[in-house]
Amino acid sequence: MVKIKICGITPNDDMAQLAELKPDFLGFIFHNGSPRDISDCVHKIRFDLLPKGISRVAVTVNQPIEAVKELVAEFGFEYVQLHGDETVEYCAELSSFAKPIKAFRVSDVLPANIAEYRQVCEYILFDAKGRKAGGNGCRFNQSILSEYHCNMPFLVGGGIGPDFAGLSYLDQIPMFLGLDLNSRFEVRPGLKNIDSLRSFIDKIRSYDKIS
Ligand SMILES: O=C(O)c1ccccc1NCC(=O)[C@H](O)[C@H](O)COP(=O)(O)O
Repeated sequence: MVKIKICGITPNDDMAQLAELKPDFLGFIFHNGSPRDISDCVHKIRFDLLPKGISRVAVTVNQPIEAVKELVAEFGFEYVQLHGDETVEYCAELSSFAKPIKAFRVSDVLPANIAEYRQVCEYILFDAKGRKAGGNGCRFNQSILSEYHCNMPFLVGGGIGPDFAGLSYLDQIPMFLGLDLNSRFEVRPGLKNIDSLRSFIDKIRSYDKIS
């Protein structure tokens, strides 16, 4: 089954409505400068409305490991998604208290060092290289993923929107895990479009049923 991660949830979003969509992961951004940054308002997030089956992902960029540890302990994040230059050693340390997802920002080639992260990360995320650390809303050349031969499941993000039609291609790649949805499903930065998410997720679930 194709997993769904909805990323960039803020207090503007209705957590009960998001929970009804039954995504596998919800991502929360802790990065100064992002329109989805919740660093200063994380206490307003209604984590209590999230059923257990939806995993919480903290998204960070080059944060000191102790700060990440505090976030995980206080808000119950199961995963931490890393969007900076975090090393294998950093991920190894992180893996003692949360499941690391290392993001690789790509355009036309796969990074040479992905395999080094295999022992210490749960998953990786392929995201589009852009001006910002994430949430750029643009695609990368997904044909490079057919060259991916690492034994570690991966998510695909970067400009995935309601018009996305590449699922049957991705689904043939052995370690493909699921899709990451963000800025192309927003009414405005920091507010998700629930109707648009619902119809896209329905489409993915019906693909799951017939494939
Ligand atoms: O979304 C952000 O603003 C963001 C800022 C800093 C680091 C990571 C960020 N997002 C992480 C994600 O997982 C996004 O979903 C991913 O970059 C894809 O975003 P989009 O291209 O908008 O679909």
